[in-house]
Amino acid sequence: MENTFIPYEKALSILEVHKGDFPEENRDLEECIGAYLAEDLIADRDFPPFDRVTMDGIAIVYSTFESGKRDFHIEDTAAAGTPQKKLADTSNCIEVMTGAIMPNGVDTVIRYEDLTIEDNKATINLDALKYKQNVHFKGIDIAKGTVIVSKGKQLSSAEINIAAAVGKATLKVQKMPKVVIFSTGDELVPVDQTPELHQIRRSNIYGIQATLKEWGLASDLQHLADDKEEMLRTISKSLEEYDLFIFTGGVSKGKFDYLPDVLEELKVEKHFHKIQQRPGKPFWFGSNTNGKKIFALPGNPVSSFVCVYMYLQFWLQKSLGIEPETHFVKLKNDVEFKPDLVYFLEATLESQSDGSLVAEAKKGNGSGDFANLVKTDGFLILPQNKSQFFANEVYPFVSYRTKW
Ligand SMILES: Nc1nc2c(c(=O)[nH]1)N[C@H]1C(S)=C(S)[C@@H](COP(=O)(O)OP(=O)(O)OC[C@H]3O[C@@H](n4cnc5c(N)ncnc54)[C@H](O)[C@@H]3O)O[C@H]1N2
Ligand code: MOO
Ligand SMILES: [Mg+2]
Repeated sequence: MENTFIPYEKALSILEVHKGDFPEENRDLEECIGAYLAEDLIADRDFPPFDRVTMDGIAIVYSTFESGKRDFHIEDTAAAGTPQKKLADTSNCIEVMTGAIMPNGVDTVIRYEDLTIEDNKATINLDALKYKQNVHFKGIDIAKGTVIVSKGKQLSSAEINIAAAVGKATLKVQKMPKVVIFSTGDELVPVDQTPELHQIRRSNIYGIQATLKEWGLASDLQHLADDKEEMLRTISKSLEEYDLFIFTGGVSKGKFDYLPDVLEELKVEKHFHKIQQRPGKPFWFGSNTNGKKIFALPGNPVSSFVCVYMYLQFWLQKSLGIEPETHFVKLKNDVEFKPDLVYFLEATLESQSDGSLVAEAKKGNGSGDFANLVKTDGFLILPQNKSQFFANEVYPFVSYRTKW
């Protein structure tokens, strides 16, 4: 068991030690959006695979046009999807369609808009042409054998297109853990209920579920009352079913904050409890011998939100073999923060006319003020060893809006 109340960096290194080990699986391409690639995507042919006509019109020999000829007898038509044609007489032309392979013997394409066609003869209504115009040349984009998308990439539609183009009807992807997100607390009611004055809706788990969905993780939502026996029973059963557990609430010092005791009773080993940070101090992390990972996040909405972006994201990236990137922005306003804690501070992001990104710190009313998350774009990471932070200094920034 690690020491409690640890610094931010220590928490990250413990999470890395306990990163997940996700198996690989083959999945139909249609189901792969958002998945993490477990193989390289390699060009099985050149991109494009042949000299491709890019305009509907005619193809000619440029030097014939250069020598003054404007009327071209149409010898043949090359449609997309037909094998390569060949020009027999260099003073003639071939009609060509976008997507067709350039006929043998021609080099330049003129669009229909610049032609008059009558009696199987095309007249070019232009004074000048560009040699080899309107052709997308074989291999100019990517050469056969090139790794186009590397292992580890989360698949967006751009990568799905490439996978299809290189003939992958199925892809090897990471099999993601089965996730359950638990809300805890007697004050919480379902979203579709009207709370009594002393109650609130269980909002945290929906935000977390949405974030995980963006990261390619599906999850189930469940709720636990502040009842130790019920918690023991329900979590014990869930430990059989799920791989990754996210709890919100019940991890601090309250009389009904049973979660740390319950988890330890269920033989989940605590790796840390409490981090030298604001917000999110009481974050609890552990795992059991079956490799189940448990993120028990503090219940305050901003605290659980911060912990998802600062820790769960890091853990997921490490588990997927992705090196987390740090993005730096310039601080717009001075900030003072005296406690000896790392400070995750909400800020809005603006781009300056010189292209730099500037973050304006916008402190809310504590870790219960989740309306402030709507007004901001991400968190500045203000280090523990300082209490004054000045405008124009540069600090790491974790966005929850853009994908870095
Ligand atoms: N004596 C002390 N009290 C507290 C300390 C401390 O060190 N000593 N730490 C404070 C800090 S920091 C935090 S953060 C909270 C964490 O509390 P818990 O993790 O035990 O969470 P709860 O007590 O269950 O709830 C806290 C707060 O969050 C609301 N909540 C909980 N779940 C949800 C949800 N799913 N959706 C929306 N809101 C939720 C809950 O109603 C409470 O208002 O403890 C401090 N106390
Ligand atoms: O960490 Mo608590 O998150 O400060 O409210
Ligand atoms: Mg509590």
